[in-house]
Parts: sequence; structure tokens; C-alpha cells
Amino acid sequence: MKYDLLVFNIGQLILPDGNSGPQKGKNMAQLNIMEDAAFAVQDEKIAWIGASKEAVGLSAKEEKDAGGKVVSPGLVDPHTHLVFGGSREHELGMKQAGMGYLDILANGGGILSTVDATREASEEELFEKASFHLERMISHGVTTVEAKSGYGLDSATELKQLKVAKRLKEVYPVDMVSTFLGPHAVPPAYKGREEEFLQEMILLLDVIRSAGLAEFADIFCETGVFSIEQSRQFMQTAKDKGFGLKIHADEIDPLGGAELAASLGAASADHLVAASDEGIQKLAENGTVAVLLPGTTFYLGKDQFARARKMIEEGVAVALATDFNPGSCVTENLQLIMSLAALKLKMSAEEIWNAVTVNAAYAIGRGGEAGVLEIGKSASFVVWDVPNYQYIPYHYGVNHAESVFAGGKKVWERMPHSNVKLSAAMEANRF
Ligand SMILES: N=CN[C@@H](CCC(=O)O)C(=O)O
Ligand SMILES: [Zn+2]
Repeated sequence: MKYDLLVFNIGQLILPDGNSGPQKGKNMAQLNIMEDAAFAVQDEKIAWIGASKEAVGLSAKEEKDAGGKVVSPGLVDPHTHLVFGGSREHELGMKQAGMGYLDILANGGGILSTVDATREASEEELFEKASFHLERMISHGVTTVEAKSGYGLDSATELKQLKVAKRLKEVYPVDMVSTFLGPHAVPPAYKGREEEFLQEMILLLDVIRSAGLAEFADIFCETGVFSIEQSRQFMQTAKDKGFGLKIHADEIDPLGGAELAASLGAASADHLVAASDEGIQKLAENGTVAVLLPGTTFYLGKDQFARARKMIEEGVAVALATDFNPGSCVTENLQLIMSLAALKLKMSAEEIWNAVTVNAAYAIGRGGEAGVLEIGKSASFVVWDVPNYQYIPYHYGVNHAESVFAGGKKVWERMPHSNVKLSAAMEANRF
């Protein structure tokens, strides 16, 4: 038997367990690591996993010597706002002057400023811009990405965003999961007529479902945006129409978004910085994944981060995401989020790896498929230029990926050091 690809001499092969649901509570600290490992790929899938010395007898069309480095499943980013127009660097000064995130929004900026730019941009322009950001995500080791709409707030622009996400999924070799986030803010033209706007977004659900443009529906449940009752109405209708559910919950005020998500059987509740004790308990009881976004808390300049330790103690399945967007978290780098999770959420390296692989996959309906390396599953993986798996959260702010594979094909590779003319001395000591 001649395999398509053989990867050998792997110092540490990270093998998260995604077969029996997301890793919850204490199990989040369990991470399978195989030392001196190898694996083979056939027809885009993992076909064999074993010790590197056993691989000697195997034959393959292509071979990759991992050089004793770390290999993991491709990372899963389960919360991004990938498709948008414009940028918001002008808001940094406002933030420095003490203006809050919701104040900027209430004054027509924030999300609403990106809505204007997204409405103005053509589908082609949005595609080009989102491609740029997606390629940067891939270069940082991500092979499964969730992408939300929510910068249209009208039928034409919401559909335009979702069509761009669909095209990205067709063009790029990574898996993309689309989420309709029509109720992301209330457009100024609907001030005082919020109910009417919500009904318009509810009416869009059928159009989106029949065009196969989104698997999930999401809403921003927050003071001054959408209330718990409005969120319940939108989410229940979306559920009845066959959507999976997500919610931007308890980001700033503890409105009870976590409790609502759990009661409706949502796949995930996201943000949760202000989630109540009861909300955390309900997430644990109902198996709703908590998608934590420490990059956002950091970027908004807040001191209070989501209570990851409490969530893990209570038995919640915690996932991590970038929340990549032009306002509250402007980074495509999920490795940076892994460092923030270690430093600000006090998560261990093992918990972090589970949070960006198996648990992130369960948050977006890809449980057991993405974020794992198992026989018969997609050969999407990353070779990391690090000595061990703890190293990535530890050494922050840079890209540790050496090469990224999706479905057994190399989709990104770091430029060799010789091309950037590093001296031999630097090369020898590059950790
Ligand atoms: N909080 C609401 N929505 C996004 C931010 C969107 C924006 O500011 O453009 C979030 O998840 O952080
Ligand atoms: Zn978001």
C-alpha cells in the first residue's frame, strides 16, 4: 500500500479526544500526546497513526520529516466576523478618551460605522478583503472558521455578506461555517421601532435557510441592543426553522443570556464576561459550549475577564475564539488568544488545546470531525516550530506555524529562514 503522504519524526503529536462530546470540566485537562509519532494520509484522510519507528516500513508518494517538532490538528476558530467593509482605527482615540464600547455604538459609531462601510462595498470588494483576513488566519494554523454576517442589518447586505462567506468556502480548502447575525445592532433608521426591525430579521430566516446560506443564527443580547425577550423570540423562531443557535451573551451586563442559551439548547453562548453563577450552572447542565473571547476583553481595555476557572470547575465545556472583527478584537491570530487564555483566564495548556480544537468544533456543529486527528477523519493539521505543546501559549504574539495542511494538502508554509537572511547564529538559537 502506498499512502499519499507520510509525516514522521513528530516530537509530540497532539491527539485531542472528540468522540464523546466536548471536553467538560476536569476532562478539559486531559490531552493525549503521542511522543515520537508518525501518521499517514490517504485520500485526504488520516489512514494510519503510530510510532515513528514503525513508519520506517511504510511507503508514501510524499514524505514530511517533522524534525522532532509538534503537530496538532488544524485549529478551529468558532467565532469571527470575517466579512466586513472598512476599518475603525479612528475609534482607538475615542477609547483612550474613556468612551465605552456601547457609548460609541449609541452615538452611531462602532458596529454601525462598519455597517455603513459594508453596505457601500461591492460583493467583490468584500470577498477580496475577507480573503486577505482568511489567509492570515490559515497562516496561523486555523483550518476551520466560523464567519458571521451582521454588518448589513438589511436584507441585501446581510445576504451579500453570507454569499461572500459561501464563496470563500468554495474557493478555500478549509471548512467554513456560516452564521446569520442579522440582529447585531438596531439601525438608526429604526430607532423607536426596534420590534419592527427584529421582525424583518426574523423574516429573513426563511430566505437564508432555503438558500443554504447559514447553519446558525445569532443575536447580540445586550443593554441598549436586544433584550432577553427579543433574543428568546428570535432564537426560538430560528430553532423552529432548523438553525443551530448561538448568542452574544452577557458580554457587558449580566442580562441572563447564558441561561437563555442553555434553556434553548444553543450550541454555544459567547463572550460571557458577566455571566451569572446560575448561567454558568445552566451551561454545564445543558451542554452548551461557552465560547470565551479574551482578545476582546483585552482589546476593550477591561480588567474583568470571563470566569473560565469557575466555568471549568462547574463542568462547562469551554472553547476559545478570536472574535476577529474591526472594532472589538482586531486580530486573526488564534495563537495570541491561547496566550491570553493562559495569562488572563488562567487556563492550563491542556485546557487551551482542547478549547481551540475539539470544544471549538462542537461549538459550530463540527464535533468529532474538526479539531481531531483520527483514522478516517480529515487530514487537517499544523506543524509547529516549537519544542513542546506548552510553548505556544507561553511565547506570545508571534506565529509559530511552520506549515499548515488541509485535507492532506499543504495550504501554507512559512518562508524558509534562509530567505529572510537570518544569520547562522540566529538560526541555531531561534527559540
Ligand atoms: N459584541 C458584539 N459584536 C462583536 C463586535 C462587533 C464590532 O464591534 O464590530 C463582538 O462579538 O465583539
Ligand atoms: Zn462577535
